[in-house]
Amino acid sequence: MEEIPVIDFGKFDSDPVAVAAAIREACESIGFLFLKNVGIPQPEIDEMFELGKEFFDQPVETKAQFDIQANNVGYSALHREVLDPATQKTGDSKEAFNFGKWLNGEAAGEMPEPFKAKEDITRKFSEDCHKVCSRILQAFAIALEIKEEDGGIHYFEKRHDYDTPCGSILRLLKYPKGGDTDTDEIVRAGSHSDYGSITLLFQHGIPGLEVQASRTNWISAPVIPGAVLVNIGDQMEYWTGGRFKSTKHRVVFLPEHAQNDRYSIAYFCHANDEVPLDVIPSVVLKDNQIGQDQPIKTAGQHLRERLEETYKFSESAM
Ligand SMILES: O=C(O)CCC(=O)C(=O)O
Ligand SMILES: [Fe+2]
Repeated sequence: MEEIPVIDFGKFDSDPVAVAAAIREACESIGFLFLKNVGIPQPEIDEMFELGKEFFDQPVETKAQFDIQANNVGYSALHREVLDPATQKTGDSKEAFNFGKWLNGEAAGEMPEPFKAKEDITRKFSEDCHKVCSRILQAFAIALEIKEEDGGIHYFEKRHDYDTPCGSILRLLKYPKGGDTDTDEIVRAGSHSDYGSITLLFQHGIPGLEVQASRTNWISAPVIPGAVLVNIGDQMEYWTGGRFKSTKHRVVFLPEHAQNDRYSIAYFCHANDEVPLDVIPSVVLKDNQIGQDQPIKTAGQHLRERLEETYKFSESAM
């Protein structure tokens, strides 16, 4: 059975080629990997989970004042999102709050408490996630042997500039306990691939995520304390002509969810809006992985299409 590999990212500085090779192997097979030692201190992660719990503990009417907007920022209530509309009868059994980037020091939308009072902590966490992604993107450029004249190690990083508009989102998630009593669905977040280039996922004790290894079998993703789960999103799959896999995943009901809330934090890293999703100048790609038939979209266009499918913004009275 396939497993999600665990890679020590703390060795990237001293041995970038070996670490990049291990990452490439994971991206070409399962599309998911655990990274240890990414450089975000555990107390910072724990504090973010604490703030999330405090936010979700508030009455639904308080949270609903910050309802998710067409820019993908704000609160998404229980069952609001439908990640797999083709098969799900009810929406996802989860609630979430999305933060955009802080551009010129300004948050992307109105901030509810307790995040407003702790804006510096929330912002630092989002920026630290972006920095980790930049380093992973450097590893990708090494893994794909992008030549110096094409941008070299900074090829992807340059297309994910923090100060340029893009769809990157920091998302806090809560899967409330006992949430299966009102539904006979086994899935609590529908099967989907992520829309961006890479996703970081921080879990917090309670498992539930499943990954479609080899595009057929569902395998459980463990919770590994101190390791961040990283997965490839659609943009990276486009750029590599399918060589790096944007693998479907979902969250299922487990017996322990009856008694325990499940929390997770995702950072969806997206390329800047105007970046085309064309095939990259990598000597590693074989001819058959270059030149897709579909018209080339930009990162921003792709995101808008995918969000429309899951939220149907244009059909609701927003
Ligand atoms: O909560 C999780 O474990 C996964 C969430 C996820 O896949 C997503 O929000 O895209
Ligand atoms: Fe996801």
